[in-house]
Amino acid sequence: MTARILDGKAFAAKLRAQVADAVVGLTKRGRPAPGLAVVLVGDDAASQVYVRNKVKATEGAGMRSIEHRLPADTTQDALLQLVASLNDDPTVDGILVQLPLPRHLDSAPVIAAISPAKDVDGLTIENVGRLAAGLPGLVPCTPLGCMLLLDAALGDLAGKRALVIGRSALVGRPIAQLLTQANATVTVAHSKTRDLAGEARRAEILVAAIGQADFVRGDWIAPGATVIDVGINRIVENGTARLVGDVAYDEALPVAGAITPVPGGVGPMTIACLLANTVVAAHRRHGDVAPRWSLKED
Ligand SMILES: NC(=O)C1=CN([C@@H]2O[C@H](COP(=O)(O)OP(=O)(O)OC[C@H]3O[C@@H](n4cnc5c(N)ncnc54)[C@H](OP(=O)(O)O)[C@@H]3O)[C@@H](O)[C@H]2O)C=CC1
Ligand SMILES: Nc1nc(=O)c2c([nH]1)NC[C@@H]1CN(c3ccc(C(=O)N[C@@H](CCC(=O)O)C(=O)O)cc3)C=[N+]21
Repeated sequence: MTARILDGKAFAAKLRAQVADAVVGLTKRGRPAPGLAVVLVGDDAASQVYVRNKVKATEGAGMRSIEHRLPADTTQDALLQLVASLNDDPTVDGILVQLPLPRHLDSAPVIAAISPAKDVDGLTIENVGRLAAGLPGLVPCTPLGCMLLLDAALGDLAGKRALVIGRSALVGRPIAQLLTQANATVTVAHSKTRDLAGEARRAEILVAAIGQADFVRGDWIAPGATVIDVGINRIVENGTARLVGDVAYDEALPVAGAITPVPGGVGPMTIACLLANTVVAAHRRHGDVAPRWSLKED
């Protein structure tokens, strides 16, 4: 047996096409093209990849991309002022501040300064609370992308045993919440979890969001399980750098039922969901009914 490869690139292209259609719909109603502002402070490597891919995708979907690259020694005040000006800018529908920030900056007040209506990363207390309460808001992009992939791969998740490894505010936690809302039975594992391999072997859905190359081994995976590998790790082998996930892909392939590759899995979905969230924010700002996204076969 070999796992079905969940082609995140292809699914993301499908989602971007739905986003582009929604943008056309907005402009037909006389609304301006949605604008997405990204703020990058310093030169975090993972963030550079993200920003580069994001700018291309934004323009490809007929949207406006606004980029603010600030030097690594930017002050907290300057960053807060920039966020305030983006909040007030009527041409900006979505604001994303790349994390992590350089060490001398405190991310919490910066996130808190983002208008919840423009918070396309879903990190403000308002949107975190809305997700926890099951109210409509803006959901973090990577978790949203994982759910769209799971929906396309498995359909109904009711009663399925899911393990999420990782509990970060950006990835692990919101994924666990969305899985719970989808009626899966969810376990959240982290660095203090005992017998992680044993927990993993019980999971019909395994989401790895750890940040350690090839951490999840093939013999941790239940036969037929659906594996969503969120990790983006840059490793250097024989002098050449490449990206690998948190799951030992070659070991997982003969065991899993379905798996996302790295690259080409969750990463492209994150970008497509960032555009999708921006379009949702634009609809709500104009008082229009926001579109719903689905990647299921028609
Ligand atoms: N594909 C995409 O679009 C995206 C990918 N990423 C990637 O996903 C990965 C995770 O990102 P993020 O959530 O931001 O990372 P964080 O570092 O914020 O969180 C990592 C989580 O993994 C847990 N963890 C770390 N080591 C272990 C271990 N040995 N055993 C069990 N759990 C462990 C931590 O546990 P504890 O809480 O106990 O410390 C923590 O909850 C990274 O590789 C990142 O680059 C991130 C965003 C988007
Ligand atoms: N506030 C904030 N929100 C984030 O969501 C966020 C962040 N900060 N900081 C950095 C991480 C990392 N991240 C990536 C998203 C997509 C790819 C991506 O497009 N990956 C592709 C391409 C890789 C390549 O081009 O080599 C892939 O996996 O196939 C990578 C990395 C989002 N993050």
